[in-house]
Amino acid sequence: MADLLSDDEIEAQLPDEWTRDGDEIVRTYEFDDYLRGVNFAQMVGEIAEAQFHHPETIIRYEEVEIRLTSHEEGGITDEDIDMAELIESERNA
Ligand SMILES: C[C@H](O)[C@H](O)[C@H]1CNC2=NC(N)=NC(=O)C2=N1
Repeated sequence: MADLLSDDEIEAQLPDEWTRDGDEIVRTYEFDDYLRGVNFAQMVGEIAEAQFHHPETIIRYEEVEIRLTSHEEGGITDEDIDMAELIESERNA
């Protein structure tokens, strides 16, 4: 099990464009059309399965919201930061 990060660690490690919302880190991605968002959500799911660390993924019209927390630890850990970084790298690929 990963250790919970402190408030300072979270602020320091949060990737650009991500925000903290309580025990979650959050980012909303915007797309030119609905199906590009759906395809992005599929890619996020594949990363989540590979990492065995799963976000809450909300698909809306032309945007997808990703919410990450470590359920077993009850807060934000390195696994959440790592997932956010992996998603960012895929989004910018
Ligand atoms: C049993 C437990 O759900 C699994 O070990 C994994 C699955 N994916 C997970 N995803 C997230 N975000 N947090 C977890 O604690 C977690 N645990």
